[in-house]
Amino acid sequence: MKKEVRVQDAIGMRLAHDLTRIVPGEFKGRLFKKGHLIAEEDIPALLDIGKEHIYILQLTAGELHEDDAALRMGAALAGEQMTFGEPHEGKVVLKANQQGLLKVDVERLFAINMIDEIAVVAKQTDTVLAPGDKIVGLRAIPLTVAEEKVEQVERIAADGAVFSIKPFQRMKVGVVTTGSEVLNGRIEDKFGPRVREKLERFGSEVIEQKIVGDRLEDIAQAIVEFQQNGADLVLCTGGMSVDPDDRTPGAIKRVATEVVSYGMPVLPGSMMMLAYREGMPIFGLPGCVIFDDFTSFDILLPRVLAGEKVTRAEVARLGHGGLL
Ligand SMILES: Nc1nc2c(c(=O)[nH]1)N[C@H]1C(S)=C(S)[C@@H](COP(=O)(O)OP(=O)(O)OC[C@H]3O[C@@H](n4cnc5c(N)ncnc54)[C@H](O)[C@@H]3O)O[C@H]1N2
Ligand code: MOO
Repeated sequence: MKKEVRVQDAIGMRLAHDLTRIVPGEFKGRLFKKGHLIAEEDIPALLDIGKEHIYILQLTAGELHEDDAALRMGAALAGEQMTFGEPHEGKVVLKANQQGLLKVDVERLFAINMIDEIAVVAKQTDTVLAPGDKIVGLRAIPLTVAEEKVEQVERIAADGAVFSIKPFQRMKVGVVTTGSEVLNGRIEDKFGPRVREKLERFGSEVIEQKIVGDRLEDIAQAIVEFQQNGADLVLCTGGMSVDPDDRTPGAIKRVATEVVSYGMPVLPGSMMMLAYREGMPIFGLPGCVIFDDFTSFDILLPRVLAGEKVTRAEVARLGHGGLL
């Protein structure tokens, strides 16, 4: 049960929920905490944020305060690798306590948000998470909510993780660098440092970089040798487009047991190739990877490093939102 009381008559009463102050460009947050004992000197501050009345709250059976609803949903939805703190303004935030790839069960998240008055707001599935990153913000919309709605969320969460974090594997990576201009020293290689830096962020390392020029046989042989020498992943750089000297796609095709896709509906990075040779992923990286900070490679590399097998249909779906 909620009763409205004029703030002037509320001295000595306790606030039923956090109260928010917003000053554009300066501050947005909690001005008073739930349970605050209202004193005479609080009245001007309450009037300044537009509160002429406050609620005095008496919960009935089967009804939950927004803070308790948020805490229960947080407890139900937080995976082992996540933490959450006390509610602020009725909202609980789940954070990652380790690095990894966020996996969201999108259909079950949808089912939760189809429950009226419940809002569970997550990062996109396959987002790369660092320790401390926010994953989910959640709340009940009204000040009080039927406990049954929170129980529905708990039932969905009990069926299996809605949110989880996959750790990255530490892979040994072979780099095959094509291009006559790199082999004969006309230009300095820029791909090696670029991919090393990207891999180190995930805890993987380049075991060797072979500079092979533009002959298809040399590129193909370098890939096979890397696999024989224990590489978990091979990256071929350059030579991915349409010129007569661009032999990388042909070389990868020759040694691959499965070509997932040559070309991706992502810009930049549309000329990228992903293939597998007996389970070992092989990327063909187009020239844009040394130029653009974020390409199709940055979308698919984390998935491969998390040990996921990427399918052709998943690649095709990247077209929606793929214009980066
Ligand atoms: N007519 C078309 N032109 C282009 C197409 C196309 O479909 N039709 N695709 C474009 C796209 S998209 C991209 S991306 C690039 C892909 O280029 P490549 O992967 O074939 O790259 P290269 O031709 O080998 O080199 C391009 C450029 O980058 C320099 N390079 C290459 N490797 C290195 C290295 N290891 N270190 C430093 N610099 C490197 C190379 O010297 C060239 O200057 O093609 C578009 N064009
Ligand atoms: O492979 Mo290219 O520039 O689409 O970026």
